Amino acid sequence: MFCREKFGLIRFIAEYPAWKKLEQLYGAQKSKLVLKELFAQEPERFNKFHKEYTSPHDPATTFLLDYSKNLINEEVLQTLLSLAEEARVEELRDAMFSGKHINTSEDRAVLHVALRNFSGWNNVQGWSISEAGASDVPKVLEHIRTFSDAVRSGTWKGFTGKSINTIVNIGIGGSDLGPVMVTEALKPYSKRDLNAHFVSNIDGTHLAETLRLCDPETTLFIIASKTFTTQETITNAHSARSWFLEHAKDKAHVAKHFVALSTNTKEVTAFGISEENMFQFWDWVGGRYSLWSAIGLSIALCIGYENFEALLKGAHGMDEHFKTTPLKDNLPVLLAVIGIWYNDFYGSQTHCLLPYDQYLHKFADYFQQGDMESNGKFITKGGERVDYQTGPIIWGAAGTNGQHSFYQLVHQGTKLIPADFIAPATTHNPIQQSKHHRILLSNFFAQPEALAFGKTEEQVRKEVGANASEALVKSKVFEGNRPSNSIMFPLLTPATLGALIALYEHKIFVQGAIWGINSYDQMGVELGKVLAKNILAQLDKPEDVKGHDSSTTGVIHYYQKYRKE
Ligand SMILES: O=P(O)(O)OC[C@H]1O[C@@H](O)[C@H](O)[C@@H](O)[C@@H]1O
Repeated sequence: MFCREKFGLIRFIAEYPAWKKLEQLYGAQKSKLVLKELFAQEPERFNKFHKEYTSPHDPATTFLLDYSKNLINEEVLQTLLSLAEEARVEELRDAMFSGKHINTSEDRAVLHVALRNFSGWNNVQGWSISEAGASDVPKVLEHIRTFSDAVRSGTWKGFTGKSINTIVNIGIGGSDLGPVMVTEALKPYSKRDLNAHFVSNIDGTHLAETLRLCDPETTLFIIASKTFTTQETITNAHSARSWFLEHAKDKAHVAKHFVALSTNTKEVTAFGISEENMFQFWDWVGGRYSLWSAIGLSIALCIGYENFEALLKGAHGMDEHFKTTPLKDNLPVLLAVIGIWYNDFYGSQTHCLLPYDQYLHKFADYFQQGDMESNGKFITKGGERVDYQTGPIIWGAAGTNGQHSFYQLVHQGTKLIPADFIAPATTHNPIQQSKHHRILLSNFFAQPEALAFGKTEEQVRKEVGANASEALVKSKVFEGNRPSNSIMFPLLTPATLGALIALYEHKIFVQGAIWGINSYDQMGVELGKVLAKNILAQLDKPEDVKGHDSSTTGVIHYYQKYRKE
């Protein structure tokens, strides 16, 4: 079993010399870390604090990371990087890549990187992946290829001999959010005559409204669940099967219309899906890191296997970058340590993801699970209660929509909200000779500038004139000095998306490693599930409602007044 102590890591973060130094730097330099002044002192600051990434495998997979609009100077950044060094991020990273059981509470390896390891499935650059199933990855990819080809080409027929024109992925959490985000992001590559729906919520409305759009003769249900025991997914799957059988009548037809993506062969076959219609993955793939596995079947169905593979290869390029690049040039590491600067020293509670690309409108939702389920933890791997902040609240929306709702608070609120602005230089939809895209990008460029440099009282006075009230003048001041990263790439392709997702996955890894927490379990989702199970059994009669506080009892009793079958 891997454990932090084995690597000689200290138990308390404040014992790291770099942590102590960062506390001093924050105290001594905070007032000097003013973006307007930093850029004035050093007009070429961009040159110092930006990087261009190019995939080691494909020169077309490239992006710019500009991190110059952060409240850092060289000394701060150097000290943040020393923190990563002292926390032995590189050793921990190598432990992950080599299949050590870094998910200590569940005694599991964390090998989503092995799912996209096209350089050699079992061994590359010292990653020696021996975990059970790793050598089966190509087999499952081949299964995904042949199945998605058959469905897309129309050779896979439904029970009346018609081809499939609708897929419904039934899954939740990691078995839903990744496929939803990626199929939305890569819509330009999708087969437009194949409708894709995603049902996640146990609320019957989700399934009912989806089934209204489906024809049982031409619909394929993909039951996506790592454990195949998740209440929402299994309930939705059973209801979908009942709906299907109302039309198809014969249980033998289920084989043509239901497939499963799971690690749990026993439960899948118990549900009535045969092993040949099951796409396998393994317990070393975390749910929120599983879109690269069989969970990505709906992605391959929508965009075609070749594009799915390009997505994986894009991520693999970023894995190699993360694995081999020195900390100071390592993009996930840079994003991670800068995030720690705000989270742990400035006291920022949140981090905002702002893609200026409608296709990425689910990006923040996806990384809400990716980041918050990974790093939202108050206990270290060693079992101590942290006395520092861990994972930030992740939120965001696609630009420019956010500008017309919550940006007011980001610009003039009382909270410091670090943000990542993300945009493609060119669009898949260059309508009006890319007029829309130029307007979109003008906002993508303007917002970080406005956040960083603001507008002074003096500037406001000049604009509003001498007769304006003091209150009006003050309300129009933008203090500025609000930090952001900008990420820009030529076009949103499958490979670029793969690289971007892997960039954030590894950022999350680095932050978790520095905070000393286990980023790969999710104990915090369990208590509510257990209580709900208990309450479900008490819902029928008021006299059954026992063992709760008066508030919970009161609300359940209110429900029972209106309850209907
Ligand atoms: O894929 P499964 O086993 O149905 O799990 C779905 C989700 O279930 C949730 O309870 C977990 O918090 C998520 O991490 C997981 O992705």
